[in-house]
Amino acid sequence: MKKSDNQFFKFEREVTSQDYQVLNQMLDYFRVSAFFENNTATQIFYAFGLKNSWQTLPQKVNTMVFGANAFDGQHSKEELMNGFWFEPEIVVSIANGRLQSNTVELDSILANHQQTHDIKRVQIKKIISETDWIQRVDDLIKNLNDVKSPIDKVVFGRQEMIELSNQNRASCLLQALRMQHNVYHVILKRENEIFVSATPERLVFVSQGEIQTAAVAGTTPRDRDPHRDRELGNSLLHSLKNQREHQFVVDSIKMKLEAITTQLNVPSNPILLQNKQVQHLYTPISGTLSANMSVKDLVDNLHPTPALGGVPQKEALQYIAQHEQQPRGLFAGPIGYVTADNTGELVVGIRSMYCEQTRARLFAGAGIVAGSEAQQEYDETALKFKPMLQLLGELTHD
Ligand SMILES: C=C(O[C@@H]1C=C(C(=O)O)C=C[C@H]1O)C(=O)O
Repeated sequence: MKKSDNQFFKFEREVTSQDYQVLNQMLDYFRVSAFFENNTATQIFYAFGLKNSWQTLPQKVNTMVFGANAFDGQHSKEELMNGFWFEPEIVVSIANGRLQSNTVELDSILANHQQTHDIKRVQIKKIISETDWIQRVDDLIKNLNDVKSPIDKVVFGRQEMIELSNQNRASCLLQALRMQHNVYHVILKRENEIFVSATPERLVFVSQGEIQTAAVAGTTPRDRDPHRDRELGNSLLHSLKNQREHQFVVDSIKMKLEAITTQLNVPSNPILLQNKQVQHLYTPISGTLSANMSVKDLVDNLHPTPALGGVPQKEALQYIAQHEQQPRGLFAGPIGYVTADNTGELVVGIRSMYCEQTRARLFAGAGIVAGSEAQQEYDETALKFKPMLQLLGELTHD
């Protein structure tokens, strides 16, 4: 977006390292705030203050909105986890070394927030896990192994409840979050509630009528030893079980997008997407939209892909609602931003955590198909908790 009177951004200058410090602290100061950084670290948004709010992504966006939809229609006890979108008072965009804002007053606002906090330490006091998860996954596998089963795939989730010594601050979480590379960094804060995600997975990026999405499904660990790491990656690429898990996602996205694009790019084989603890099968998908669809229409159309829900969708979602111990809230739901010119990026809120006062909840899920093994899926979810556990760990050290 260019700088001019009728454009959203009215202020622009070079960004300084001091700006980040102050902007991070402003995430704590404002009762409602958000942060979004893409996985290539080429675009950052900060959003502060509440002008308007919605529970789900609105159809018509007049300026710019930030927020997240809940994974499904289940009601959560925690308010934020039922979905929250807001139009901020102040938006700051950082890209290509330039800082832009919707307010010409930005420098005086930054000057008013100069006070520096020291990093506040938190300690993990207690972790409570779901003890019967393996048993429930075993039951699910038996169900899927039955040739008469109406379900082919379910992404089954679990949660860990954590008690912390102190309340987390968004600025501290962000500092630790940005140490994790090749993933999106997302924070959504309302009052005492904070949702954080270090997700590798894009649901949708839309700009000028072009759409980009991805299938991310099929997982194996990383290894410190480069030789072993390559072996793990290669066997993932050749694993029939993982290929099936992945293909469900590619087929579903392809079918949905074929109906609404004039041109669609779907590579025939997945490649590897490597994060710190895990590597995934990854198929980037892009196309040109035929109809003038809003970002909201596209999100509603694509979410949840079989990477987070399952196949067939309706039956898998029912299974999730009945057999997961607690509603997912924002876990695995779409989270991101949308602008008035129908540009937007939404990622799925996995590798994520919800914090409220001294309580935190961590989320992880794994795609279960016929032939899956419960212990292996448990180990996979344990790895998927690690980004957020490490983030909490960072906050306990100097
Ligand atoms: C559900 C999660 O991850 C999803 C499930 C994957 C799988 O089953 O292999 C891989 C990536 C994600 O699409 C999670 O990280 O919690």
